[in-house]
Amino acid sequence: MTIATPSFATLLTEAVQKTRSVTCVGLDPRKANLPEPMRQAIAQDRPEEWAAAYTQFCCGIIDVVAGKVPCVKPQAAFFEQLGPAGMISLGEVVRYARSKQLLVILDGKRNDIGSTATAYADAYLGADSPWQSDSLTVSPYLGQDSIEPFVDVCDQRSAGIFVLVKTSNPGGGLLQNRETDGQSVFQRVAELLTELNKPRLDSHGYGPLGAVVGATYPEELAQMRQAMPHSVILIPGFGAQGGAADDVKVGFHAGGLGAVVNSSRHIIFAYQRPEYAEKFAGNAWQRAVEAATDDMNQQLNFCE
Ligand SMILES: O=c1ccn([C@@H]2O[C@H](COP(=O)(O)O)[C@@H](O)[C@H]2O)c(=O)[nH]1
Repeated sequence: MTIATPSFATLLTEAVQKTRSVTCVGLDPRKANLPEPMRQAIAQDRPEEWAAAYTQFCCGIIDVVAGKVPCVKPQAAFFEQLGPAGMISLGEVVRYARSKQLLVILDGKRNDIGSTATAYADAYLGADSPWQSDSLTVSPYLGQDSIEPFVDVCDQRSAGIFVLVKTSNPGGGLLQNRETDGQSVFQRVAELLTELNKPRLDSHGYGPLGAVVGATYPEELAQMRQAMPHSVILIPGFGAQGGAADDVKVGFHAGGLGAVVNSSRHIIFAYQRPEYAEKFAGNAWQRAVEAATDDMNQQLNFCE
């Protein structure tokens, strides 16, 4: 098996080491939360204008966090809400982030039967991808043959995936915690990721199959760290969903490797948080982004 080098896992580890940060900034633009100067005078039924505002807002965040964090995670849903204009904005944001040396984790939670999964893999991660994302979130619900097409593309290009293992939402357990043959569904998914990663490890011991495990389930996060020694874990749920530094530290290997922690609303809309609102009122929203990013970096000070 030939594997493209450096792999996505290697690039992410090196970016963590370079920035000394494990923070992933989530790019989840929402009309209602955009700073007033950007929202002003855009009518609800003007998707092109909203899309331009999303591009301006997200690129403004990227300008602030580039060099401070290893990666950003655009959430496709918010761009899709605007229709075709939103997808153009998403493409611009991905391109801009990469031009600023930020790795991009596109949060689309894609998957389908194998032949369609191949199309998704090519679309988002392939060499000729119009999106040129570095990695993509993927659902495991359709099974191993639906994950393999993504792994094939990861082998060919320095791309990675983050497979949903134990999500941060309160209702995720309904299916993910269901037990069969003495193990939960999420434990079985973790086992599969470890099997698929084993022949593809980089010099740090990580493979292209990362995992999503929520900060809101610290016990399961600790368990999953053990079960998936070769997966970089993407940990959402920090900040706005209640996850804290003590909850996520169990997701890391020594030296602050093996995981990144996502925060979206608490960073990008920091200017609206009570503790920042007064200091960063008016046009100072980017300074609030900077303060919130610095604060998160300080709280997650795991890098040796
Ligand atoms: O289990 C999951 C998987 C993905 N997400 C996504 O992460 C961000 C979280 O946003 P916050 O504002 O920091 O709560 C968002 O894009 C989710 O779709 C998740 O929260 N949990």
